[in-house]
Amino acid sequence: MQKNEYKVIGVMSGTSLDGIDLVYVNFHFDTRWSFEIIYGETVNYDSHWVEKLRNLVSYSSEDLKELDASYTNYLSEKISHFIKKYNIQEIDAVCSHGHTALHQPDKGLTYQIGNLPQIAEILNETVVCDFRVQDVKYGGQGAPLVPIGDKLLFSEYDFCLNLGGFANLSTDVNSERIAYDVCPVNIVLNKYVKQLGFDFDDKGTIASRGTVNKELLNQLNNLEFYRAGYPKSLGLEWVFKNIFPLIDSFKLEIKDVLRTFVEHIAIQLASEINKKANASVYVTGGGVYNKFLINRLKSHTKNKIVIPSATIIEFKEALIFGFLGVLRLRNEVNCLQSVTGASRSHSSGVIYMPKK
Ligand SMILES: Nc1ncnc2c1ncn2[C@@H]1O[C@H](COP(=O)(O)OP(=O)(O)OP(=O)(O)O)[C@@H](O)[C@H]1O
Ligand SMILES: CC(=O)N[C@H]1[C@@H]2OC[C@@H](O2)[C@@H](O)[C@@H]1O[C@H](C)C(=O)O
Repeated sequence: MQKNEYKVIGVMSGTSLDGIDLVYVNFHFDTRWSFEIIYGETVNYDSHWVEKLRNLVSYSSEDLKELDASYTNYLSEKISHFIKKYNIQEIDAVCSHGHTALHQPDKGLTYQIGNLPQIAEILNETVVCDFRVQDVKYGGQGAPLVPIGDKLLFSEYDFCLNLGGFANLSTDVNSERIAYDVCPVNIVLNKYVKQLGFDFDDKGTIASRGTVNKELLNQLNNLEFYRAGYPKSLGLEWVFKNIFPLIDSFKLEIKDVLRTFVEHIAIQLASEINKKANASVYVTGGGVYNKFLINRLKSHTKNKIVIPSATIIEFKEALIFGFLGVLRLRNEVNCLQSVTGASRSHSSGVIYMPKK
């Protein structure tokens, strides 16, 4: 008999590099899954780690291995601190995504750092991690993985949309869950606003003062990725190749770059959610706080944009990685073939038990 209650710590480090999201969650299974987030916290990266993690694409494989070891230690310390700070006593498992260093699924490659076995030793807890590798081995994109959580934990919404470094979306088509990355979001906005000395464009204020450059907007909207069908996913490499050089070639003022890119995001998001009429769209991720972006999105759609509580906005991904870990402990499917394009649906993630 499987248990029906799990207390886990979910851990996620997203592409925007704003920090490590940690949640302590209680998952309960009755006729369907429910959850309660007990504690949630984001531990910001210091500038030293931001620099390192920002430049991972240019690392040699040896340097990456070294960094993986030190990042695993660093991550373990942060998780350990979270456990102590909240005096967390009951833990079935720590379920951790790590940080994506390389993601080229079409070459059979995806690599998340922070997932070395020492994490279980340092924490002295069961750790479930490395959720993407098996999917790529089965021919899948290894991403996005959150949609199984959307399906089982947030089934009342027609779409779940996350606005993080990239925008990703999930929905049911003929009662089968599909999901894909839509376009880059904060990974691009943050890079340009940094040139003005800010980490992000608070509420989208700077973008709102800019002007759309129609030619750039046109060229962005015409990128090949947007014509491809799902499954499809984006990585940093794609942005470095297709987005930054294109934007830079226009030599625009930063506020105009931001304004144009916000319009691009709104158009790409709307073109996806408008595929269903009278639909509800549950929006999470830090991009929700970009008021200007949300307003631009609303002006391109008649569908209902639902914004949840701050806890869910900020911790939904960490929550779902906790959930993926629970499903893995139960040996139940946590990677959907219909989402990633793998040869089968499967239960993914490595389980490390500490030598007690
Ligand atoms: N007040 C705000 N105004 C505008 N943008 C904001 C605000 N607060 C947060 N953001 C944006 O949200 C980002 C963080 O979002 P989030 O934590 O969802 O990203 P992530 O988890 O790194 O990404 P991913 O989902 O791609 O892994 C910030 O880097 C910033 O760009
Ligand atoms: C390879 C990788 O880390 N991909 C991330 C990234 O950030 C957003 C988007 O690109 C998504 O595909 C994925 O993360 C989410 C959490 C996912 O797997 O569902």
